[in-house]
Amino acid sequence: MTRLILVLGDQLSDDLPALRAADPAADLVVMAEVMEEGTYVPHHPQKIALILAAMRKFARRLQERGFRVAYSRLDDPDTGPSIGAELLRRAAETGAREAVATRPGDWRLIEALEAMPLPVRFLPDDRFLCPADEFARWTEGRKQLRMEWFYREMRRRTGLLMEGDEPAGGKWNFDTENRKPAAPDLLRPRPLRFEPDAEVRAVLDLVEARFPRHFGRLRPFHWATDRAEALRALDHFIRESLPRFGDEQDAMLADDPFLSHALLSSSMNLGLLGPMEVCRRAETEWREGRAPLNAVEGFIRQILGWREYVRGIWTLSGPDYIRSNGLGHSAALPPLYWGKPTRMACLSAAVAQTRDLAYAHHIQRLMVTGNFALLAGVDPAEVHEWYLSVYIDALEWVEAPNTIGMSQFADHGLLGSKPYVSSGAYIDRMSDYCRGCAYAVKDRTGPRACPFNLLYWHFLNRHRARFERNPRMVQMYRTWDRMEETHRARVLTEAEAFLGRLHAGEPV
Ligand SMILES: Cc1cc2nc3c(=O)[nH]c(=O)nc-3n(C[C@H](O)[C@H](O)[C@H](O)COP(=O)(O)OP(=O)(O)OC[C@H]3O[C@@H](n4cnc5c(N)ncnc54)[C@H](O)[C@@H]3O)c2cc1C
Ligand SMILES: Cc1nc2c(=O)[nH]c(=O)nc-2n(C[C@H](O)[C@H](O)[C@H](O)CO)c1C
Ligand code: SF4
Ligand SMILES: [Mg+2]
Repeated sequence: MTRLILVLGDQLSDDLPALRAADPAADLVVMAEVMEEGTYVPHHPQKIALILAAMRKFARRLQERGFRVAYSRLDDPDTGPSIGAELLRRAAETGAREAVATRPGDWRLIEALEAMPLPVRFLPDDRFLCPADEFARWTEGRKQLRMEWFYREMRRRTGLLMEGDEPAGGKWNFDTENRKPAAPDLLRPRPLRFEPDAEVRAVLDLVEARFPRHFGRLRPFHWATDRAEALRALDHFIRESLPRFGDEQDAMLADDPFLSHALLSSSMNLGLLGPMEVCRRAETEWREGRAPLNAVEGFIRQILGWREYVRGIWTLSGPDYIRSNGLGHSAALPPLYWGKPTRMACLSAAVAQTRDLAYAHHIQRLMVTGNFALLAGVDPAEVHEWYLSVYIDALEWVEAPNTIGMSQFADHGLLGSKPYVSSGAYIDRMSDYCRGCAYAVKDRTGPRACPFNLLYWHFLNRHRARFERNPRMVQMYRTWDRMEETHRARVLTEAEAFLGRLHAGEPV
């Protein structure tokens, strides 16, 4: 009896559990380009194009491997509106009475498939380095979950960057070396980018026609769309940029959106690259003396630590996680996030490159757009929807914990121990944005005061009851309390006035 083997747009791995479970002679692989997946949030056009192009190439690869593939194109009038509708159509065509799927990375889709009249059997997604049940076991009996402890466990378990029982170089974490600003450098290696072939160009035309109103520029499009390209991009990053990755990890430059970042998240999240092969490649560079330990440890920690940790948090927290609102924030997301002009140079640059490239690196996401939304009291559900829409690598399992947990501190401190908030001084130290800004980063009040300076204290003041006893925040409250009463009152009044203008939709 034929079974349907579902392969989703972010499940493009040769060793996918559902494919391992398939009998190529009897079963039918189902892949479907559907409007619902393209529109559950207004995905960036480059992201839709990447996923559709990568799906088409992967389907061909499966056929070459001997699988029978029923592939539904978005522009085929017979294609149904959703993954569920497509499974039912293929079941009716073949008489299949069961579907097998690798567990999706989005609770919305898990719930939709569970509610189908056709039984869908889920297999655990073992493309992650920490299985869901092991993560659950790791959390048992812990009062607090912290990435650092999880990461050390993962280092021990995998042996990555270990020398016997000890961490390589005698320290688990070299983050303090990875907080330097960067200067423009014309000789800095660029990430490897790909020219669209005919197949990708056809997808670009399709996306242009079907998603005309989604925020973001579709062209130029340069992402890796198959495993061969992803491997070339990995190789290039490892040789050219990894040595500088640590030093430049937290830096931001107005004219250099990529610095020494890998641009590998979309390839990993679609399944074109496995996390362990990426980590092993990086480790080898250190062992063979071609990249320093602060770079290699910092890079491996993002994947072995953060990526696995957020996966665990997402799995454990269930479908309601995206509705968490621990700080009770309720403001609408300001229109500047969708490209309305702002005089704030840092936000303007981060949003512009997001629109043009579907990419911003971690510190831009965390300390510019995320920081501002948190300080401005934006409803975390709206912030979540924005991040899920605009980035090339955004899928719920990884985006939601980063946004709801790490960035907006909306999950009641489950993922992290303190909110990532800062005044303009941090952005000024780590970037060159402020020198081109209409606001003055040194002004703490007055007509040109940097809005981050005002809102930072407003945030701390309005959430005093929640944070003043947090050991990592005591010092900030001391600083605030030592300021002149009249200065404090002025900061709060000016912050209120700024928030009033911002939330009224006036230009800021
Ligand atoms: C608010 C917010 C939302 C985010 N949303 C996403 C998202 O939707 N998808 C996504 O993949 N990452 C997300 N991140 C994490 C991080 O910003 C991106 O993984 C990174 O910028 C991708 O670019 P890169 O490949 O050049 O990464 P690099 O800086 O070169 O890092 C190397 C790799 O480490 C992994 N990594 C780094 N940081 C994280 C992290 N915090 N969580 C998980 N993996 C990490 C990625 O796989 C990345 O490719 C988010 C971060 C924040 C603060
Ligand atoms: C834009 C998009 N389009 C499709 C699609 O047409 N078909 C498909 O199978 N998957 C798509 N995806 C990826 C899914 O949304 C993703 O598999 C789920 O959100 C689970 O992570 C996305 C993101
Ligand atoms: S002065 Fe403030 S708003 Fe302007 S770029 Fe610097 S941090 Fe951003
Ligand atoms: Mg760091």
